[in-house]
This record gives sequence, C-alpha cells and structure tokens, in this order.
Amino acid sequence: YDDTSFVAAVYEHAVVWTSIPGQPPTRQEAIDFMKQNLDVYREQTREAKRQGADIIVFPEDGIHGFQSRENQYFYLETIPDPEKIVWNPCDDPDRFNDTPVQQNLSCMAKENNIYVVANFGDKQFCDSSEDSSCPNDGRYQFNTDVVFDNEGTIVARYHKEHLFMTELQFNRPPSVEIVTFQTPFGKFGVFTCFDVLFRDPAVALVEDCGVDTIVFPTAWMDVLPLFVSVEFHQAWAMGMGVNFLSSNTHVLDRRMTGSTISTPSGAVSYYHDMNSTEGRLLVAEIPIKPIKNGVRSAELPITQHDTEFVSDLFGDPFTFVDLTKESDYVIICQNDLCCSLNYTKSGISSEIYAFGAFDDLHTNEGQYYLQICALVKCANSSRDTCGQPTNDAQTTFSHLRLAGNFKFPHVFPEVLTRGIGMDLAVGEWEYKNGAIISTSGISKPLLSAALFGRVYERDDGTFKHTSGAMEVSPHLPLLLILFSVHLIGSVVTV
Ligand SMILES: NC(=O)CCCC[C@@H]1SC[C@@H]2NC(=O)N[C@@H]21
Repeated sequence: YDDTSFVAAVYEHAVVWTSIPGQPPTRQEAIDFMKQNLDVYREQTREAKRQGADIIVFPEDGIHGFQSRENQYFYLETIPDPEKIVWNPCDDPDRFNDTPVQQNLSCMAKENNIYVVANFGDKQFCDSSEDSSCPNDGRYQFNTDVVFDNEGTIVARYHKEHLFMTELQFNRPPSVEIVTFQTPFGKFGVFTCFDVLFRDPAVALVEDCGVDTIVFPTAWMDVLPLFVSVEFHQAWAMGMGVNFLSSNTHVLDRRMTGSTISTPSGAVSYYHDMNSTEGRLLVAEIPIKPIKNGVRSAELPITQHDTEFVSDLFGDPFTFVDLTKESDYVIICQNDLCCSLNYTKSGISSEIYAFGAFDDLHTNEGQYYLQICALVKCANSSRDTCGQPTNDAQTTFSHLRLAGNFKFPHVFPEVLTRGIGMDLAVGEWEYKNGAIISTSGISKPLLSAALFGRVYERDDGTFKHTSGAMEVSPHLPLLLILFSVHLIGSVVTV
C-alpha cells in the first residue's frame, strides 16, 4: 500500500463439507474436513500475497460448511476475546487447548505477511445458574468472524448478530457487537451476511465509528430480482459510501455465489457464476479513504401515474405501472413513497417491464421495513409475473433516470443486467443526488434497476406511515397535490 490505496483480496470458496444430522463426526473427523478447506485457504492466501494483497477475506461457513447444532459442536474452537487477551496462535500454539484452526489461520497470515479474515464457529461455555440466557446444552455456539493481523495476532472477533432463519446451530450474542480494527491501510469494520439488512452493527460501523472498509464474510443465497449477492453488496457500498469486501461461499445447489470488491463508485472486481463449481480469487487496488457521494437532494415527482396494478416481489405487494411506450416519464406511488422514472428503451414487444413502489413492512424470511422504487423485467408477458425472478431479457435502455422521494437516509442503488451470468453494468450508470442515472445507456439487457431504501427508523414501531396517526409527513401538502393530480388524471382517463 501507499498513502492512498491498498490491495484487497476476497476468495469465493467452494466449501468441502458433509453433514448427516444425528450422526456427529468425531473431533478428529471434523478437523480433517476443516483441514481440506484450510489447505485451499493457504494456497489462495499465498497467491493473493503474490498479487500484492494486504488483506484477504474468506467466506461465512467456508471452513466447516452447514451443520446441525449437535454436529456443529465438533467443528468449534474457543476463540479468546482480543479486547482482553493478546494472542498469536502461530507463535504461541499451546497457550490454549485444541485450537488447530486458529493456529492454521494465524500462520497463514504470518507466513504471508497479510491480514486474514475468516469465519468459523466459536464455543463459549456457560452456567445457567449464573447466566439465565445460557443455552440448555451449556454452551453458546457463535457464528464468528476472526481477523488476524499480518503477524498472525488475533485483532478482532465478531459474533454474528442477525442469524438467518436456517442457522439453528448458532446462538445470537447477548448484545450486539460493534467490532472495528485499525490497519496501516485504514479503519475496518466487520459484520456477516444477513446483518447487512439491519442497522446494528452495519450502519453503526459506518456512521458512528467512521470505518473506511467493511469486511463481509457471507453465505448468500440469490433471490432475483433485488437480492442477488453482487447486486446487493455493491449497492450497500454505494449507498453507504464505503469500501465493501464481500466473500461468498460457492455452493450452487443453495444458490450461493457472488463476491465483490466494491467501492462507493461501484464494484472494482466481482465474480458470480452459477455454472462453474470452482472458487475464485479476486484481487484489486482500492482507495484507503473511499470518496463518498454528495448529499442526496430530495427528488419529488411532479405528475401522477397511469394505470396501476399490484404484483408480488419476494412477498411484497408492489404497486406497479407497466412501461407501454418506448420512451416516457412515469410516476408510481405507494403509501409515503413516490418514484419517478425517465427512460428510453428498445426491445421486443413481448417483453414487458414494470416500474413499482413498495413502502411497508417486508415479512418474507425476516421482518424489516422497506421503501423501494424498482424497475423490473417481468417474467413473461403477464402482469402478475412482474416482480417474479427471471434472468431472461433482451431489452436495453439507452437512457435511464430513476428517483424517489425517500425521506429516510439509507438507500442502496441496484442495477442488474443479463451478461454471461449476472452483470452489474459497472461504469454505465452512476448514483448521483439520490438517483440512478444512465445518460449513455446500459448496453446489456436490463433485469432490474432499483433504489432499495431500508427504513431502520420504523423497525421499533414508533414511526408509522404518514397516513397513520403517529406522525404527520412534512411532504403532506405535496402528496395531496400529487393525489389531486392523480384523481384528475383518473377522471380524464374515464
Ligand atoms: N447466511 C445468511 O445470513 C444468508 C442471508 C442472506 C440471504 C439474503 S437476505 C434476503 C434474501 N433471502 C434469501 O433467501 N436470500 C437473500
């Protein structure tokens, strides 16, 4: 690294694992399995260093795979808290019992003079007579990210806060952990996979701790059109104005692929491949201090929408309007959110696109409040397929401007096109003043473009829609004008 940039590496790993619930392995069998993954990690760490990397990130569950709670136990080590104990497992391997994974990772970091970020399971024993939250089996099993510095010392340990619904093998930590680590190439924050949908610790690391770069081990299952790994993780980097190093596991029968090295200007390097069974190393030079976007200006539509319909997008009833013309300016609203789209497209007439708004509680696979403006390719020519997953498209957009009147600050811009696999159209659009803008067009067929707003403020139930009794919107006068225009438009149409 120099004073302004460093070299980041992420490795998407095709994890070697087996799990037969009810038939736990012996500890030695578990170690032998993990060793197979660690051998790959060692080889990739060496290669990353050869390419100049200062830090390498490995994926969630990449060392032990996906286990039942009972089986997971045999893959766990007790990982000491680096805030309390300074430990270099490579230099001092016998300080604690039974720590082969930590020794292996620590020596990998030391031998290659590189920071290593890895995810595996931490066990912490507890006593229910002293700790009322202590699990029945007398131990916490934490989904854990561990960071080794370039000499092999453990410098950070993070226990995942927001476990995904299938992660019954792990426990949530007693309180949310906000974990940072300082390097010669900037301040880093760490969180894991499903955490990215929630405020703490993710947003706190950026807004309260001022980190420059997030390291993000993940085991992310794609869901088209708005939850594709590389699309969502690039969007988070752009929306939050930080570097984002996402390393995914590569398990195709679970729809897990897609890793990125992203900056606030978009992905510098990414990998997404549903055909190959191979892992992939990404290495890229990125700025130590990411340049953040300017403050968003409120974008407010001035006319109202055409014929509306409601269709489901990943469980959310979006209010959509379809794009009937080759070039148009359309507005669509739902609850407090109004979205505008200016576009020019060319494609075959059987393909339909819809532009929609969603402003409500998302309830599918977790509950969280969203405000989303989304342009989507419908799965077929029927309107009720708008929002359904499809990776088939032929229509291109030669001009695009997508905005919304978001009044909450966390908005993530997403663009997904059909390339050989999933494609992010890097360099063909920008996120500026709160809008997705493509002036010269997006060359590949468009699957989706969206402003994904996450309304953390409503999660605790104290903020409601402006139509509710709790709060009066500062935009109420404008919404009334919009609504009147809508009514007039409806009367004229009738
Ligand atoms: N390991 C995890 O924490 C996986 C969670 C990420 C999955 C994302 S979040 C919402 C979408 N639902 C999915 O099935 N995949 C997406």
